[in-house]
Amino acid sequence: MSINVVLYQPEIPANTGNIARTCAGTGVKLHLIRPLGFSTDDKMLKRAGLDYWEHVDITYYDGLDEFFAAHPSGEYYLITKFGAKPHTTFDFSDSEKDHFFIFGRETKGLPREFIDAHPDRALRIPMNDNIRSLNLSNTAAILIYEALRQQNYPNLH
Ligand SMILES: C[S@@+](CC[C@H](N)C(=O)[O-])C[C@H]1O[C@@H](n2cnc3c(N)ncnc32)[C@H](O)[C@@H]1O
Repeated sequence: MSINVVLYQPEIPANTGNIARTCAGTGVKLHLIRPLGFSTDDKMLKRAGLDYWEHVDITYYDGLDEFFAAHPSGEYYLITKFGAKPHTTFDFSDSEKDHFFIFGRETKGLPREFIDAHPDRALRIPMNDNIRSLNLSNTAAILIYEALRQQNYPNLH
């Protein structure tokens, strides 16, 4: 039914703005879990998302508990470099399901206990050891387009 990006306590407005722009251009829903490291009036956020905010389906939550209470069913994926399996080994092709990709904070990632509680749902985007991690907005774009590719780019041309 939908592809969803969930940002856990995002800190850098330009990253969230970039992700919002990709969501606007693909019909993917965006969920932001507070606290946010910026004001939603932040000019870096607006600049990165530019004129596209009106096209973004965006929902705010006060914590992970509130998010899961609002979405009691769905396919959840924890996007983390600590995931045991690459993102491409997961099947996102069923467009009748709600797929939720949950990304961590720019500085600290997802809470370790959250990852440890769902190891089978944790997925990694392959990279080498030259960097500590990929940029958050790049990882969101990678997951969004992998899911869209598996669903044959619904409503896109
Ligand atoms: C800048 S990274 C956070 C780095 C943090 N020090 C950590 O240990 O996770 C921000 C987010 O981008 C995503 N990310 C970055 N690199 C990733 C990778 N190779 N595989 C999966 N997710 C990644 C994760 O969602 C991560 O929480």
